Amino acid sequence: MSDVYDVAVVGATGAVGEAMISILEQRNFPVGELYPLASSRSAGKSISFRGSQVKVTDLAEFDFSKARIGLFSAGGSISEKYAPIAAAAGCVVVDNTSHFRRDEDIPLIVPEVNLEALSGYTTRGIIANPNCSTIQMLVALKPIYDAVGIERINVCTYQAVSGTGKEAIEELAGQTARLLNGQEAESKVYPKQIAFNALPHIDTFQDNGYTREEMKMVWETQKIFDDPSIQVNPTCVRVPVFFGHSEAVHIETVDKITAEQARELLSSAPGVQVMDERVDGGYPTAVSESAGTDPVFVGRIREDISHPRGLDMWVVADNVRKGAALNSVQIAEALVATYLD
Ligand SMILES: NC(=O)C1=CN([C@@H]2O[C@H](COP(=O)(O)OP(=O)(O)OC[C@H]3O[C@@H](n4cnc5c(N)ncnc54)[C@H](OP(=O)(O)O)[C@@H]3O)[C@@H](O)[C@H]2O)C=CC1
Ligand SMILES: N[C@@H](CC(=O)OP(=O)(O)O)C(=O)O
Repeated sequence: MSDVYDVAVVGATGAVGEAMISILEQRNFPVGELYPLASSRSAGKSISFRGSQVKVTDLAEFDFSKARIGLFSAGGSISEKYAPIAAAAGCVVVDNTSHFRRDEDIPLIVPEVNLEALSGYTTRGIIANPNCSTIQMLVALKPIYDAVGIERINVCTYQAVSGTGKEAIEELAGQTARLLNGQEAESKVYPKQIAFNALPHIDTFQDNGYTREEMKMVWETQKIFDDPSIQVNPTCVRVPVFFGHSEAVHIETVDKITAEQARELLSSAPGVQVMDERVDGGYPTAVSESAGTDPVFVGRIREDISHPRGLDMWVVADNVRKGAALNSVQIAEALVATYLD
């Protein structure tokens, strides 16, 4: 293991890229040189890192042999083109987009869940970071899956606009301000007004009537748990929250587990914080607990009164941190701890 690693952040000016850079700094990741990369629109701008100003470089002009690790979050088509170029130059890629996630020879990693699969990265030099909604759900379900097995997951998500990126954050803020001032709200990012509303639509519609965001929760859960038999039935909903995805998760286990046993397992699970008091406010929410923090919060743990092996819970996490940037940096930490010279 070397002392420091030169790190390229692709999409450094975006919601996820900015969080990656601040998390690298907060966690004291051993960064040698930091290379913030974005489009030609942002080239020359400065970003702040460890008290210094670092210039943003145009991705199209960057020589990836200068970096040992590349954290990518600039969209699927950018990763499709540049991740293989980076990997061929010796820069190990941690890719936040969905582009490579289903490829069999690309590991899809949630460090608290399936770190053992990371060793497979050497085939292509690329590691995929899962979908945000999937990550937080699986961090919460892993201890239960290991203890009693899970046959089926029914999940409804309540996803923050930051999952769509900076333009969507501005759209929610702008629409809210306009509506509160008695003006009309214009929708550009979303197909319908997002302020004071809930849209049962994230990503593109598929032939089976589910959206791609919903199908990612199915495909990625099966891959990460290495269990093609696990059934997942998601409905993904965009809500007018800036940061923090919430999920109502209903599972059917193989063997019965009580709410008390589940609470105890979750209390010592890595990355999980249980907040489950049956009193007013004794549960986690996106704004009050998760936004800007690292844990996956779990509350409302109870046995399903409609199923003998059913368990319900409420799972909340910061989608930009644990759902994207933090998970990527944790993967990079595991890489340098075990695999990189
Ligand atoms: N794991 C997950 O669930 C998540 C994954 N993501 C992935 O990360 C991507 C970025 O998300 P987010 O940060 O929210 O989006 P933003 O819209 O906030 O930021 C997009 C970033 O990509 C850069 N970019 C866009 N086009 C190019 C280009 N042609 N060349 C180089 N850089 C480019 C932008 O640079 P510029 O400022 O120059 O335009 C900006 O830095 C998403 O598209 C998605 O694929 C995002 C959220 C969660
Ligand atoms: N779809 C997520 C963010 C995202 O970009 O996900 P993915 O990387 O799976 O496309 C959201 O909108 O909240």
